This record gives sequence, C-alpha cells and structure tokens, in this order.
Amino acid sequence: MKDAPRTPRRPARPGNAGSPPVSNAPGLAVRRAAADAVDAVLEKGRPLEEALERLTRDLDERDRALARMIAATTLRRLGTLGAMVRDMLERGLPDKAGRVETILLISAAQLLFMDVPDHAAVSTGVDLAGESAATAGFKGLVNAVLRRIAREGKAALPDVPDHPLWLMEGWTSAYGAPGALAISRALAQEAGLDLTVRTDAAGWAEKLGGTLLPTGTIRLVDAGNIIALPGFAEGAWWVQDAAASLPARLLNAEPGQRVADLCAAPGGKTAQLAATGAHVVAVDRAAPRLKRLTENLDRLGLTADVVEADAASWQGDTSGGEFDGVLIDAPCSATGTIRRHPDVAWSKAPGDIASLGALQARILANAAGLVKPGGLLVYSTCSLEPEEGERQIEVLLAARNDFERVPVEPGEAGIAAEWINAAGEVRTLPTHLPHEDPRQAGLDGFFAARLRRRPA
Ligand SMILES: C[S@@+](CC[C@H](N)C(=O)[O-])C[C@H]1O[C@@H](n2cnc3c(N)ncnc32)[C@H](O)[C@@H]1O
Repeated sequence: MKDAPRTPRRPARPGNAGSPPVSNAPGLAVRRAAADAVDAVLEKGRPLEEALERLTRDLDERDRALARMIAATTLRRLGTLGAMVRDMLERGLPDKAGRVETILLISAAQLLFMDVPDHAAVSTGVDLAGESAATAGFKGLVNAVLRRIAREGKAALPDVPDHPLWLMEGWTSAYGAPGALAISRALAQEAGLDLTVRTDAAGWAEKLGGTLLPTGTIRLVDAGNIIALPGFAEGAWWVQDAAASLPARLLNAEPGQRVADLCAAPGGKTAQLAATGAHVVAVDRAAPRLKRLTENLDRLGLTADVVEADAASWQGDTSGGEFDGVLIDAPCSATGTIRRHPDVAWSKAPGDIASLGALQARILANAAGLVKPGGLLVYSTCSLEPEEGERQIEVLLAARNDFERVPVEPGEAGIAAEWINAAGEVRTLPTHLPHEDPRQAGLDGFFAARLRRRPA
C-alpha cells in the first residue's frame, strides 16, 4: 500500500555497541519490543503489525498482546503523550539522549491510558533506559519524569490533537476546524470489532453477544480471540468494518452477473460479492495477499476466479468480455482506518497522498474500460482525504462523458442520510454512528461513489 521512500521522523540513534547486558527482568522484554516497534514506525515508516510480528516472536501470547497494546496506545495518543512529555522535560532532551524519548512515551502511555500499575510502568521504563549505554545516564531523569506523570498527568492531559499537523490541516480544509478536531478525537479511540455475516444477522448478533448495526453489521466489544468465536470455523461471518461493507453492496450484484473486484485482497468485498451468487473475478497484484484471499474464501465456502495482475492495465479475462459490475477498492493512505491502525497516521507522509492519487487515477481510468454499457462501477477508498475520493471521481467524469453518477439513497444498505454527500456519494467518518461507549461508536472513514456507464 505504500511505496514512497520515508523520511526518518527523528535522527537515527546511536546503536547499542558497548551496552550493558540485556536484562530478562519480568515485563522488560515486553516494553523493549513495544519501544522497538514504536521506533520502527516513527523512524522507518514500517507498518506496526509487521514490526510487532518480528519483535514479539519470542514472547508468549499474553506478553505479545501487552506489547501490541502498549505500542498501539502510544501511537494512538502520540500527540497528547508527546506534549505531556515535553511539558515535563523543562529543559528538553539533548540529542545524545537516544531513545529516552521513546521510553518516556511508552511508559507514559501505560500510566495514562492503560490498566498497568504505576510502579510497573515506571520501573520497566527506568530498567529499559538502563539497558543501553546511550540511555543509562538518563535513568534518574526517566524516573523523575515518569513519577511526576504518574502523580500529576491524568489531571492535566494537554488538550492537543493526537495526529500530525499535515493531516489535521487536510481534514480542516475538507471538514472544517471543528470537524477535523472531532475526527481526530474519534480516531484516538480504539474501535470495536465489526463482522459481516452471510445470513441471519440478528440471530448471529444474539449468539455472539454483539450489537446489530443499521448496516446489518454485528459489532463486538472485547471480542477476544476471533478464531475461537462461534461461527468462525464454519465460515458464518468475516471481519469487516461496517463502512467497509458498503461499497460492495452499492454494486447490487445479482446471481449470474459477471463482476470484477479490482484490488481485491484479502477478499472482504470479494466474499460479499461471491455471496450474492454473482460470478466474481478477484484481481490483485500482490501474490501473498491473494493467497490469503483464497484461504478466506475457502473458509467461507465461497468461490471466485483469482487473478494476479496490475489493475491499472488489466484488460479483463478471456471468458466473457466486459463486466456487469466493477468494484475498485483502491490502494490508499488508509487514513480512515487510524482507529484500527494508529501507525498509519505516523508512517504516512504528504507525498504518499499524491503518489497514491496518481495510481488511483490510473486504476480508475482502466477499470472504466471494463464496464459494459449500462453496467455499474463502484470506486472506494478507506481514506479521509478528498484527493483519494471525491477528486478522483471528478477527474474521471470530466474525461468520460459516457459515465454518470448513480446517487446513493438514504436507507440503501442501511446508509444514513448524513453519510451521503451532496453528489450522492458515500462519505463515512469516524464521528458517525455516535454512542456513549466509544468502543461501540464510529465508522472507518470510507469514500464510495457509484457510476453507471450509459447504455450504448
Ligand atoms: C484496500 S486493499 C483491498 C482490500 C480488499 N478489497 C478487501 O475488501 O479485503 C488494496 C489492495 O490493492 C492492492 N493493489 C495495490 N496496487 C495494485 C494494483 N496496481 N493492481 C492491483 N492491485 C493493487 C493491494 O495489494 C491491496 O491488496
């Protein structure tokens, strides 16, 4: 999803040469992994999940989950944590402080936002500083700052956005200043787990103890181990945010129709389309992700033709010419999914929006040629940035006067009127579907437009 070169967010740090021996004190390996994962995101632009997989390989399941929670919480609340740490460090940190800042951030995340005893958060932070020659000299400072945060921090959380300035500026120009702040606050909350079911959504909601949303999605809070939940093994449902379930439904695919799902892996939308009885061709350029798509379809007992190809140049399969429907779930910045992937806010840079936008335009232009006259084209992204959504459709419609929008109607697929923009396109926001319990609230930020190729 991201090919652009990264600019390190902070200067590279000295290595650990000559460091004191690495300790195996309880809880320390977890914090070390969390700190390394945060550094991998902030300094190298690596995806958090990829970094954690590598760094937590030797931990047991419980410690892996704790390391993930510490790193994700740190990234989710990074604006607040950074401001707090800076406030507490009256004279700032010298350049040679190495990763003292990361140690302070992950420890403050535990103190302020997690159910970790204060003494454990402070002592593991101090021990972590003591592990490296570059940071050992700051143990006293780490101890003092963390004790002060434990004492005073919760009552004095800085009121700052948790997301980088360039994203806040983009959201302000798209959604207004109050809208951008509300989006940032909503994105700082951890999302519940949403499931799309094949049939009997109400019955499965009851069996799983979840809430049935207007879109037909089941929302779970504290779901635990997904594969142990009823219905997983028999393929009754799959994980998919409520907003992510909308684009495929806008295609209104019917049994016997030929439908192309471009940028299909790992197959959440392919499964939806295949479940309608349509003949689905699923296209993606990433072979490992297509393998996951095939495994997912197998578990669900669904079938699709699977094609490894570049959607910007794929000319269709040989079996039947143009398609009744084409869905594009384009590669994008994924800023709409920051609740679930807090690293996205910090691993992306403004240049990514431009380069992804260029790829999206090429895929959209090619896909338009695959739709038969009278057929539908749905274009979607999980991005909050209009450059990856609304602007792409404007450009396509300016170039292809044989296409027109088919506006989305309120109530269609459970879509609320406030999720539809003036052009009749879906624009969901993390502030939508409000609920007093933040784990029950919100939608991923998605854009979806439905177009028809005019009949010949
Ligand atoms: C947002 S994800 C798709 C999610 C998927 N539709 C689902 O619902 O599970 C975007 C996908 O686009 C694929 N992709 C990126 N560039 C592509 C290209 N030029 N051609 C085809 N697929 C591409 C990526 O491999 C990735 O799987």
